[in-house]
Amino acid sequence: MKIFPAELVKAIDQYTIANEPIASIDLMERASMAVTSKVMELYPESNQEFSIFAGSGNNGGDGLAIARMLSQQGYRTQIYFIQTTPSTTSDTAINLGRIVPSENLTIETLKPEAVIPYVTPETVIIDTLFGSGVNRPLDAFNKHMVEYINDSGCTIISVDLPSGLMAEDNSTNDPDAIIRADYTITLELPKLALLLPENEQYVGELSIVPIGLHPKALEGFPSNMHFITNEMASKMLYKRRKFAHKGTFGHCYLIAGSQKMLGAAILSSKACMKTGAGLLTTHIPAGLQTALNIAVPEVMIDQDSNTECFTQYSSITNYDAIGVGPGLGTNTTTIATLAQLLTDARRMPMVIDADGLNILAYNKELLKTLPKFAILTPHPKEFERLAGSWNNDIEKIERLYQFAKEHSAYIVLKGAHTIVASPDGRLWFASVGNPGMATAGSGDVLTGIILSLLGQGYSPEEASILGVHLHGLAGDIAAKEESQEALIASSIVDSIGRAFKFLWEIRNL
Ligand SMILES: NC(=O)C1=CN([C@@H]2O[C@H](COP(=O)(O)OP(=O)(O)OC[C@H]3O[C@@H](n4cnc5c(N)ncnc54)[C@H](O)[C@@H]3O)[C@@H](O)[C@H]2O)[C@@H](O)CC1
Ligand SMILES: [K+]
Repeated sequence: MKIFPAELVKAIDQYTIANEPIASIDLMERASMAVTSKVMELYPESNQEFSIFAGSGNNGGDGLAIARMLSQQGYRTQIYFIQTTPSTTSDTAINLGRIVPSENLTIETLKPEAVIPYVTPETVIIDTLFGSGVNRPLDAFNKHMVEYINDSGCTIISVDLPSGLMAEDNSTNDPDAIIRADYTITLELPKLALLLPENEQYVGELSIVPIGLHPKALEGFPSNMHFITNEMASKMLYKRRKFAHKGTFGHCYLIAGSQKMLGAAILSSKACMKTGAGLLTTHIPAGLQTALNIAVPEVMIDQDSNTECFTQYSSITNYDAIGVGPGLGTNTTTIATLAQLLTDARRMPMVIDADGLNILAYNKELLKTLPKFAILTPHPKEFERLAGSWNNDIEKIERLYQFAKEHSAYIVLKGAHTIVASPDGRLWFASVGNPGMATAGSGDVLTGIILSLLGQGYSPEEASILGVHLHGLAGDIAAKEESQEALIASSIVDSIGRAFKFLWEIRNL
């Protein structure tokens, strides 16, 4: 699924109207129906009361239609229609005309000088003041309205975007003039701002509802940003051939763990095997082989001559892919050995994580020797050490584009909505995953998954995207079963199988 800027979303709406064809008021009705269904899913009890704050743009038009629909479903609904600009859009005017006040549905028009009425905290507020049409910070009256809603103590559901949030860059926005929603229900397409960590406080829980925009426009309009969906990930899966043998699925080489951090090697190894690698050899310091073998009997072991850390490796010619970094430490000899490995493995698929990245960050000349299309999997702090700091998430994305291009590498920037950046300037945002996955060892599991895919012949692009998606799906499955709190890295590994099954079911639909 592509992520489009607000102007293109508007153009896609227009294309749909012209080519489906459908009257714009009917598209608004369809969008409002989709949002209403989602609201009813969140609040199935019809004794829930709603207050809808509607602006005079088309987002407000959605709000008026949603109010009508909720009241028809038996919910008591109060509309506050805000008239700050003299021009109400034509579809919003039509929806205003469709409001027939009743016991369940009341409407009050608020003008700039109006006193904002009191809303009890039990009421759920549906925020349709502004949608994608905002291109500057809200004016004083609307800011006042936003502050009132934010301070109301009510649960807030924003439609399309939290009002006041601009669809892309908010670096010049006024943080107090943006709704802080508990839920954002966005129409058909995720907007960039909804996926950025700095806007988490405004967006709350994000859901995307299809409104039937024209498939030709969705396919044909260009964008270099994508949202990774189940369908997209499932299409990437390679079928395992009947006459395959373990050699068919690659021989992976994982260099991980040190005396103090063997767990990282164990978690990465397990994840690598669970993701389908044919063979895995894990390189660890001398003396740790029994512990690793008990934890992961499937793995073959390559021991270092040193008992503390990574100081040498055997020939790499037999391997199909290399993963390096989890729990490695940053010992001086380890740095020199990694430098040698980068030169030796010039043409090999490689994923680098954790201390591997720290070594690169503190020895930047090594970045010049990265194998082409190496995958780097930093969390934001590690990426900052590698690429420098940023002032906001839009700048961070710029940094990602530049860094991936400059080093011909795929960057997997971990976080909520992990971002994969390709060297040719494309980005993919993760759609799955949960805060329970912010736990020790979670990144080691991702490295193992990506290594496994590389070893099986997936391209670096496929391995990054599919790896991120499998990891997030497995985390979501684990969180559903055990809660986000109880989720540990091993729970993610244990759920990789179900993540695969889920994707295969979608593929075979
Ligand atoms: N046919 C369509 O285009 C559809 C649009 N839909 C809805 O329409 C929305 C977009 O509608 P609009 O383009 O009318 O935009 P908005 O509803 O966001 O409203 C924009 C209005 O606010 C004014 N405005 C912008 N920034 C302001 C500021 N800082 N302070 C005060 N006023 C400001 C603008 O001049 C404009 O009058 C979407 O978010 C979505 O909810 C849906 O109904 C689906 C179909
Ligand atoms: K809104």
